[in-house]
Amino acid sequence: MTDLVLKDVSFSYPGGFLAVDHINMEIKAGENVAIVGQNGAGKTTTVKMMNGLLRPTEGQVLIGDMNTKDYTTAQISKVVGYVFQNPDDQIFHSTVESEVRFGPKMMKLPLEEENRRVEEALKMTGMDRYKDENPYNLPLSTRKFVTIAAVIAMETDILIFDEPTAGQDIEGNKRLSDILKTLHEKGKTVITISHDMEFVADNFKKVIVMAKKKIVRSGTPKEIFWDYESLEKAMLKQPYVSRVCKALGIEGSVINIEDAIEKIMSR
Ligand SMILES: Nc1ncnc2c1ncn2[C@@H]1O[C@H](COP(=O)(O)OP(=O)(O)OP(=O)(O)O)[C@@H](O)[C@H]1O
Repeated sequence: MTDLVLKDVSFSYPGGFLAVDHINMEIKAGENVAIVGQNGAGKTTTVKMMNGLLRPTEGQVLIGDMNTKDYTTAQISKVVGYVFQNPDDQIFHSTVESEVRFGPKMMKLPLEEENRRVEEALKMTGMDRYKDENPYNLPLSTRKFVTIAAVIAMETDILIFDEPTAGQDIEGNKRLSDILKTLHEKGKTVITISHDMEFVADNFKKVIVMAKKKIVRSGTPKEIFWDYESLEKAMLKQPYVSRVCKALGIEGSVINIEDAIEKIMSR
């Protein structure tokens, strides 16, 4: 099992723009973590350092006993899978199946194992019904699931999803929740960037809040979504149900419908 540690990490883009400023993070193997924060806070830059797409300009990124500075991106991608924010940055095959097969094929696995991974990933994401389609004939929200399937098929210990909820409808969000649950049951570490606070409240046990290149706070969703100071710093809103409860004078700890019902019934 692989823990992920960021030690005093900073990143400046070529040209000198500082995007991440001395952050520390520890994500234990098997944790399900959401990273939230305003646009430009440094979330994508941070997760790209976790799979070697970017290297810290200061500090260290440790994946288990690997320090990313000593490994190639190809080596790191066998341990940390990354689903791009924009699926079109990732897709380059002409069928859904060949896109999903590419990763396991590159790992030179026995054909039987390759087939098992492809079938399982297609099924888990609901992409089996589109396996012979050209991904570019599918809507963007579906293409996102193609890229998720491609990363799942790699069977990495750690998976990173960058804005998977963007552009998804209720059914897409439900499918994402089911995928997160299945991956969690398999013991995978999942790190997800999301702007959808309802989705975060419903699906994650730990939330890391970023604002202005730094980490403002990390904690459980119940801690984060009732910490007005952190929410304000990161320009985030509470989930809708928390705001309604606050307006009704029901303060503290409500982050979803189940909590609200419990609080209201006990009054
Ligand atoms: N290639 C690049 N060159 C220079 N600056 C960049 C580059 N990519 C991102 N930035 C800048 O770095 C900052 C952090 O960007 P990043 O994408 O990490 O933020 P984010 O929190 O993921 O935002 P969003 O929610 O909008 O995706 C932003 O100000 C962005 O403009």
